[in-house]
Amino acid sequence: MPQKALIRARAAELRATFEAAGATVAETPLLQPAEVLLDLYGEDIRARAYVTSDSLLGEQMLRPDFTVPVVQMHMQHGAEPARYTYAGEVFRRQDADTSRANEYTQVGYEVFDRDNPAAADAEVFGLIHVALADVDVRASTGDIGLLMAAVQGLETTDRRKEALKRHIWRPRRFRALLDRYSGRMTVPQSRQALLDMDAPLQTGVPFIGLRSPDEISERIEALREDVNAAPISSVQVELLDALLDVRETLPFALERLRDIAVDMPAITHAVFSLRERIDAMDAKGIDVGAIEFEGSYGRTNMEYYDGFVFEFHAEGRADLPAVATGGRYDALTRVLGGGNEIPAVGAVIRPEVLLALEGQA
Ligand SMILES: N[C@@H](Cc1c[nH]c[nH+]1)C(=O)O
Repeated sequence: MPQKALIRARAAELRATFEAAGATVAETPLLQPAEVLLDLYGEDIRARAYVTSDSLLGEQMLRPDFTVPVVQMHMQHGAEPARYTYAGEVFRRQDADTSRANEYTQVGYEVFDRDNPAAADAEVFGLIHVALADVDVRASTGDIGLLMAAVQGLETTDRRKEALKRHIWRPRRFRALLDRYSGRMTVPQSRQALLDMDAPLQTGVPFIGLRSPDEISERIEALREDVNAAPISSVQVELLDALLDVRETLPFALERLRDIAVDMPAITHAVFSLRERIDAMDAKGIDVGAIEFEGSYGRTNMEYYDGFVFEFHAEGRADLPAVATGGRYDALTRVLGGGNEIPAVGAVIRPEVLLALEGQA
């Protein structure tokens, strides 16, 4: 990896191009309140954040990214519309692979604008595309909003839909739930035995866990309701699978998704948004025919994404992480906005990865 001074200089250049595009420089403290913010990132980052305690301020963490603190700052006192840029280090533990950096620089661009979300998506994607024009990279794109809409449209109980939505980020768990809810896999024996008991709480065993008897009864009731719920039909599971399997360039993906939407009307709005995004990208001169769309893309990223998601990576360089990643996070602004919300989208470039691709590492 290139030296720090080089990374810093490249970061400053990139940030200057984002400023030239109309963004104001944002600064966020390195230490962030973990109790308020950590859950917003989801399971992966929650496990990887460096958390420490402070007797006055409570749990603090080294910022795992800029987006969450920038959203918090904007929702507290930002005027609309707003564009921000930043450059600085983020921190994430690397439990599986010690060769991957646990501390690295990000240069970001974030747009808060309610005017035209498709145009804002294209603006962010286009800026990153231009910044990476001199290196050989490919874009992968996806849409978490489309997946959420598909799950929401399933004919099943709200509880099942909520469970599936929570696990969109964990594809294997999602698949196991779907298999169970569609009757392809039976309820585990131990659970069935519990549900068959007349009075499962009267075992004579003392309560030593954190859950109260009422909470346990409620959970058992929910499980009983679930066992009795009708299975999700195989037609619906096949449609969901067809959506997850889409892997085409943007225009062909749109065609496929339009076909799927005929039988799955719940995704119609999301497909329409995708079309608007493709049109906005095309209007910016981006060659949409060369950009891939994957139905399943984005399911391992930050859990605050709820719409467009994308990354740029160098093919054949599995030794390097993605050089840029980003996406839309409208709901996050609602969570941090105390009743307010604003459509928002952004992305980061990792300057040290860019330097490596430019041959300056
Ligand atoms: N904060 C994200 C990147 C991003 C910026 N804006 C939207 N997404 C990350 O660190 O992966």
